[in-house]
Amino acid sequence: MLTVEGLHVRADAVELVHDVSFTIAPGERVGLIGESGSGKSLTALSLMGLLPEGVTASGRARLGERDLVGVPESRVKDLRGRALSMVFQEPMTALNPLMRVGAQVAEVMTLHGRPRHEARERAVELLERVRLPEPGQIARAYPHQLSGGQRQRVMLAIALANGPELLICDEPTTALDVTVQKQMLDLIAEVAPALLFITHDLAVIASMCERVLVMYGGRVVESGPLRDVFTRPRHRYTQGLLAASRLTPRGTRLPTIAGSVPPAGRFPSGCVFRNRCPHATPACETTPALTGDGHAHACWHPAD
Ligand SMILES: Nc1ncnc2c1ncn2[C@@H]1O[C@H](COP(=O)(O)OP(=O)(O)OP(=O)(O)O)[C@@H](O)[C@H]1O
Repeated sequence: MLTVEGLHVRADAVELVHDVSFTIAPGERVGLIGESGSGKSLTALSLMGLLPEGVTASGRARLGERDLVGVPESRVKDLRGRALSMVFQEPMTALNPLMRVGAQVAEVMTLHGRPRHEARERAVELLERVRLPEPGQIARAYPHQLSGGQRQRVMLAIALANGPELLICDEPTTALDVTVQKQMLDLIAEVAPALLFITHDLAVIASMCERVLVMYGGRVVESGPLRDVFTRPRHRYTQGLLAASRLTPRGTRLPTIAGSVPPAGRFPSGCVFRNRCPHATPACETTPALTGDGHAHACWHPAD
């Protein structure tokens, strides 16, 4: 559905993204991972036609039959927020602080031609779909009256408003606390028609995506099904990333158990890696992820 071929992004003479190619099939969830500055956001922004001033993209990117790169702004604008939409890391900067959230959800629909009264009704339905309590009341609130997690749900409602074919999420849960993160990730996984998910966090990729692209220095250095990349990383950068991921986001080093599954009960319930470890056994209900060396286990516990 999305085909990216030989995408380059430049700022003046400096090439920031080099020759990036990948595809996303309908319904597929693809993770884009890499260290800070590796070019993940610029790759996503070039698909959205939202590159900062002075930064340009070349190459080919198509959503179905529609070109996304090297086409007039009016054409990309028509696709943006409709066929293709994006959720950013910090909802407070993306939302208008002076406008009620229901009106902001409705606006993205009226911009694409839906009558105002219909858009207002649909906005409340969307707020309900992203599981905001009392959606009618939330629709009348201003962004500062909501929590960070609620604001991010509003952003998701905006992204879903026109029934996109592809949702791009750039670190959508980084600013949220760990429990809220898990709920948000579950929601995104449930509602995304197809997903390009950008994060630094391998554990999040493992819980969300079927395929992963690893970026380093502006290039995709490795890609493949999640299990292959996680169990047999080929690039040294990916190997390092996987080794580093033994630290949980909370900074606790979890037990490393060479060549075996962890004893039952060692890992708390609610583990996001459930059923993903190739060593899974019935005794290992909350299965940890397999890290780079093929033996050690690491785990991320959103609830503990
Ligand atoms: N407007 C700009 N002008 C010049 N260089 C830029 C601009 N925006 C980003 N860059 C550079 O492009 C490179 C890739 O940036 P990008 O934001 O895509 O990285 P990233 O992988 O998304 O990082 P992070 O995870 O920190 O968001 C970086 O070296 C960055 O400094």
